[in-house]
Amino acid sequence: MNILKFGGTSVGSAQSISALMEILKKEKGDENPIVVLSAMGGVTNTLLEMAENARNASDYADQLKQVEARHFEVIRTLLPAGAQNPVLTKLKIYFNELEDILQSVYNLRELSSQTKDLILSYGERCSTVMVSHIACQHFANALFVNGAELIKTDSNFGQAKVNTQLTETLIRDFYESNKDKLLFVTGFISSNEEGRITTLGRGGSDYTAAIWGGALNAQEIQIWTDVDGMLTADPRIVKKAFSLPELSYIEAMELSYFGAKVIYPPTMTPAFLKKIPIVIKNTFNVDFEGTYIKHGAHASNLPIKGISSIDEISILNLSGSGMVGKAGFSGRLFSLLSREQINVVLITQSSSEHSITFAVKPSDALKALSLINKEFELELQARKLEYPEVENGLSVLAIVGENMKRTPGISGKLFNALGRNGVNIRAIAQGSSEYNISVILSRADLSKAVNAVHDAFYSDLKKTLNVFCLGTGNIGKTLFQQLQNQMPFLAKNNDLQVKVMGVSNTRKMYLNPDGLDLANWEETLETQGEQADLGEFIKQMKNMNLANCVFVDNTASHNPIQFYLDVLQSSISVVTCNKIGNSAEYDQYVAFKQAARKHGVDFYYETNVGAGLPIIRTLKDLMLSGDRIGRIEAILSGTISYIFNNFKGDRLFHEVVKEAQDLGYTEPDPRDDLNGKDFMRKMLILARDAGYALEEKDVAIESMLPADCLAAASVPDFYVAMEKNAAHFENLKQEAAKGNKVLRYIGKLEDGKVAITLQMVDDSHPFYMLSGSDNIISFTTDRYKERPLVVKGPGAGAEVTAAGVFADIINVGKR
Ligand SMILES: NC(=O)c1ccc[n+]([C@@H]2O[C@H](COP(=O)([O-])OP(=O)(O)OC[C@H]3O[C@@H](n4cnc5c(N)ncnc54)[C@H](O)[C@@H]3O)[C@@H](O)[C@H]2O)c1
Ligand SMILES: N[C@@H](CCO)C(=O)O
Ligand code: NA
Repeated sequence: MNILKFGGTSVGSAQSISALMEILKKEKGDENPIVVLSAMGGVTNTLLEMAENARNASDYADQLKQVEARHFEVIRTLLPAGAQNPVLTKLKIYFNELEDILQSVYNLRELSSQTKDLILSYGERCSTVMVSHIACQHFANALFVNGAELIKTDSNFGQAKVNTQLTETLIRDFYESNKDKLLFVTGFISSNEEGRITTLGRGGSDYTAAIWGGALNAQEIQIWTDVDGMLTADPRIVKKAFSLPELSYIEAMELSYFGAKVIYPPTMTPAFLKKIPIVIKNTFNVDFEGTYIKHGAHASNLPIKGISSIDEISILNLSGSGMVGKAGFSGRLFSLLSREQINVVLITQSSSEHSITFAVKPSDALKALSLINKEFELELQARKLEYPEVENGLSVLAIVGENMKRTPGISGKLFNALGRNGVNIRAIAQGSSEYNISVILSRADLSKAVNAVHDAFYSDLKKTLNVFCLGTGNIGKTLFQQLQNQMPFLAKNNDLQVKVMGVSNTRKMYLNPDGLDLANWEETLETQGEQADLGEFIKQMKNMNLANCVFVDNTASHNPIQFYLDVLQSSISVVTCNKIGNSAEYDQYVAFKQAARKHGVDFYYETNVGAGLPIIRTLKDLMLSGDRIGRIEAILSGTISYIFNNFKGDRLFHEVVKEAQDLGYTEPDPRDDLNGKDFMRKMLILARDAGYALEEKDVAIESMLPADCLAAASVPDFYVAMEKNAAHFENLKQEAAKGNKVLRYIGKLEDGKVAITLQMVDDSHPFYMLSGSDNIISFTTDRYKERPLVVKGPGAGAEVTAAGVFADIINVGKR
């Protein structure tokens, strides 16, 4: 025989009660199950408020009317007119009684815990009477049972202690004579020796189910709720949290102790003692198999079973020389707190015995403080103890699992995930059971921390990269296209989810904690975006406080650069194709790298040189493996390459430039390519990566433009100037052709000196054979001495550049 307990949401509406009936039809085998019910969702709270309102001489009549109306509406919806009257009458009697009680509270301005229990009992009584009557439509043998009469307790109202022996006898006797019935039992309520109503405290209906299960040796106890069982983390915090198929009792206890409100642990004791499995099921998703809590639960291959948290916690720290070697000191402290009913959530003690830190609910913190000040007055005055202080605004995060005991590296993984995401740990405690490790951290970091830890432990399951993008031009647009196309593949083959959480251009910005749908990002940005404000964008990005964040700069602007440091210091990785940052002052370039290292995040800029070609990466690998760069020779302007390769026949120079611009090879401002500035930036970045502390002025640039082209004040002027100077370019071309040579704009780094020159090279030169927008770079190093290491290929264009940015983003995800 099974016990089926339905929580508040499962009896909360006509719809859920219909679902409940269907579940009963399915679950009802040869033996009748026993159904335990909670009050309709929200009713217990309303009853409590009404009681307090009555005591404070405030109005409660409206609330009473609403509670009544909710019940009546369900009855009118689910019962045919002819069957409504008997149950409406019964409920009306309950509500009249309740009104009388509230009126007395109102008159006396007094609310005892005994009266409070009586008032609360109407929640379960009303719901159970109602549901049992509705059940009569489906089952001939439905019977309402006032569970209060069978569960006997002491007179500790509000949290009564069960007289197990007597209760079990009563339940067994009752069941013996009612086996043939389908019993609908009120949860939560009980009665004392005099027959007065008591309640079982928090999670009381689960407790009722467990008590009945224990008394009758049930096969299993099913807890029907509105979520898919126990999850790896709070799904409101971690979108990727998933249901656990099995847990041991202890794991369920630990998980529920912090957070997971699916069941309340003490309620499980009767089931635990008799080894009765508990299954958590979802009334609103009957296909969900359920989470099984049982003895000998499969130690699955999950290193931890879940992450739980307490949102708000305060800590107190007691320290001082007076504690060293003083046996019984912590005994004195904690018996004091327990005597005063202050629940200590967590304790850590330093190995030197110099200090004890403990966590309590914020509402208990000041009381604890004053108790300590009183109890240890002498020690405090003698300065043997420091005056303790309360620290607020903190949360607890705990990882839970029985496998932890056997698996090395669990705590390392936990701390690494937190550290990498810039989460500062205030205190650590490991349960002596080794079933949980808890850390105290700033409340502002909790959501990020839980996500980071979830990703770290279930990384083989799926990892999310949260991406914030600046720039929706040539490169930005193409990147979004590529991301959208590739997402299913990444999810399937790499368990990686890339989510664009924010985007901005110069006009508009849009951030969304649920992520941006890339299928229509342009429309979303246009219609829902707010006016762009870079500082605000960064601020909102930081405030989202997400784990695994990447800030992507796809602009050609100076403005984002000033935020890189701040972003890196906020433990957010930076990926940039914008060369301005790395090619400005050397000190700034160094600062970016140091900040990334210090905060355990990445700073990637592969596309700064040669677009998607693996140039930065190659140089880095050479340096890391101890090679020494002797010389770098390179063609690194895709635009100029394209121009020289296509400036043929009777084509005019400026026309070819325009073509390169239309093909997306040039900088937003093509003058930056033609005047050598873009090339200079790349050479400077390479030189710096090769270990030289150079500045812009150290790069000698031979210009290929006549003076009035260089002086052009705008892009249109620039085109006019190039057209006017057609003869100059034609001469260059002719001269090269005469010697069977081609024009090449070549950069060279040697002995710490950088120069970019215009050359005419013949077919003996390794750079002779280039086509399209090709870049080529040759590294001559200690190891690549006789023949250099060469990287060659298209070095400009939206597709290859966006692909390079994409690869950098994915590389952030890999770590
Ligand atoms: N085209 C290539 O082959 C290539 C190769 C490597 C690197 N890059 C680099 O890619 C970058 C982008 O080039 P593009 O051709 O896409 O430029 P683009 O002009 O087409 O787009 C630039 C985008 O940046 C936005 N923007 C500018 N300032 C901004 C700010 N302060 N805040 C937010 N958004 C801002 C603009 O609104 C625009 O959407 C440049 O830095 C360029 O050097 C380009
Ligand atoms: N404008 C650049 C883009 C690649 O960085 C070029 O032509 O090389
Ligand atoms: Na590159």
